[in-house]
Amino acid sequence: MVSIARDITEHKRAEETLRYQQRSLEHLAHHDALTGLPNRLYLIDKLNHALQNPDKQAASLAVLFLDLDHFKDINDSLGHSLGDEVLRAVSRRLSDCVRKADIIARLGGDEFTIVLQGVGSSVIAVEVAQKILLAFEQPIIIGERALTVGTSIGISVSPDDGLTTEELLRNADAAMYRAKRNGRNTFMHYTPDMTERALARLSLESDMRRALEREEFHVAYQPQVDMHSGALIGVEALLRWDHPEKGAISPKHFIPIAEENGQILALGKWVLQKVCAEQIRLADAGLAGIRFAVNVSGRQLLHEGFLEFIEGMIKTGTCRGEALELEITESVLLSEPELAAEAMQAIRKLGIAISVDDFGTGYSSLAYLKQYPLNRLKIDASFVRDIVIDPDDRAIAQTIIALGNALNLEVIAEGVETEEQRAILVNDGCSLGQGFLFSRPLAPAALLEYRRDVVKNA
Ligand SMILES: Nc1nc2c(ncn2[C@@H]2O[C@H](COP(=O)(O)O[C@H]3[C@@H](O)[C@H](n4cnc5c(=O)[nH]c(N)nc54)O[C@@H]3COP(=O)(O)O)[C@@H](O)[C@H]2O)c(=O)[nH]1
Repeated sequence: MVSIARDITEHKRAEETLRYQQRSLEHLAHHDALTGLPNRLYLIDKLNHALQNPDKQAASLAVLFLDLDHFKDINDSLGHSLGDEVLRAVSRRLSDCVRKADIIARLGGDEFTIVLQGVGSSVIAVEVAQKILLAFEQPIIIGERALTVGTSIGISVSPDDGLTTEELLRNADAAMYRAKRNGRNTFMHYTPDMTERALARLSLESDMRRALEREEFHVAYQPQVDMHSGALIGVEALLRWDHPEKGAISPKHFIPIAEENGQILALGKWVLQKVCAEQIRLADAGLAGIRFAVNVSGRQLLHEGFLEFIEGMIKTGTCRGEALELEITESVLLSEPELAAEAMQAIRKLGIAISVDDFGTGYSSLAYLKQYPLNRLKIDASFVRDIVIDPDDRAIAQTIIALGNALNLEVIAEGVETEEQRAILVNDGCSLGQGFLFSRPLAPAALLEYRRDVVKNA
């Protein structure tokens, strides 16, 4: 009797253990291990189920697709364990913004999706999106760091924006991309033209991946001159993509996409290698003593392998640091001031000069700029365009020139197109310029010719 009772008890216990293990496995299969939130599988199950509900009110729902802004920069610059902490904090913050009945899922990486059940109007979805953006204004505190993380949100609502799980997720994703395009840290509601754009973007992304291997990129060099004498003092290296079917694609179009999806790291390395190699070749051909300025995106600058990469090139003699200048945009200084300052100090130690591109478009103060080891400020072309007719633009350019003088920095004006603009800039104390008045960006051979002409006409 005792032995039978013991057998039954053990059997029950084994069954319970099995049930517990099964439940754990099921939980694991449907949840994200890092945040504990439901995962993609769970979300799709629930969405399918809700959309099949014959009750129209229950089947109406809103999908919010979120992608954190610049999260890769946090991972790249501060490490993955801190990135994990941020993701956990974000998931807690999102949970505070919705009702218990709503679903928050982590789809992977820095992508989250929220499903608002029984919500067939975009009004409530917009309210939730606004609430989330407001909640994200508060910095996330991790140890001694206070990190402000933004998010871009795309919204789709059933039945108007899709009747199936796939349609709703795809359309909310397309709207999220539009939100990124519109400056990030904002939300957008899906509209049908977004699908077309999302497809075009996908095709461009995959073409870009192949373009490096297929050698479809090259670099053009735009002269920078002394506006008094016309002497060539440097060049800005500008990336060019000759697409085999679509023709020339502007960097204005593909660089922001490469920055978003991370391809800028491979592209940026290629540009640096190419420019350094061409700089050495051109110097041997008689174009010595000028600086080659290369645009560096924030993501590149803050990437952990960036400095080692340049250092490696200098050590192997494939790059002359003293002939190189890195152009970074003012927005990098404003978004990651401390990390940017650290990276810039290390760059200057390699003998490389640093300029601030598009200067005047951010909000740099004198005190702010003093912290950075800069060589040059570039007056943004938007102030030069109307400098002849707009006193405000002229006053801004004059302020930048005065700022440069106060901080002992060179100042160069971008986008100089006319003689009148040149005369005003020179009169106001800016002696360096770049723009179509002097030359369009040139192929290396044409640059050699340009220099020969300048010397001949001097
Ligand atoms: N991270 C990287 N960014 C890059 C790289 N190569 C280019 N870029 C960035 O793409 C943006 C567009 O560049 P582009 O179409 O080449 O335009 C440059 C010039 O052609 C143009 N320019 C120059 N002079 C004039 C002018 O007189 N008028 C006029 N309308 N346009 C002119 O300006 C662009 C140079 O801008 P900037 O860099 O701000 O000095 C641009 O933001 C590039 O930075 C790359 O390799 N990496």
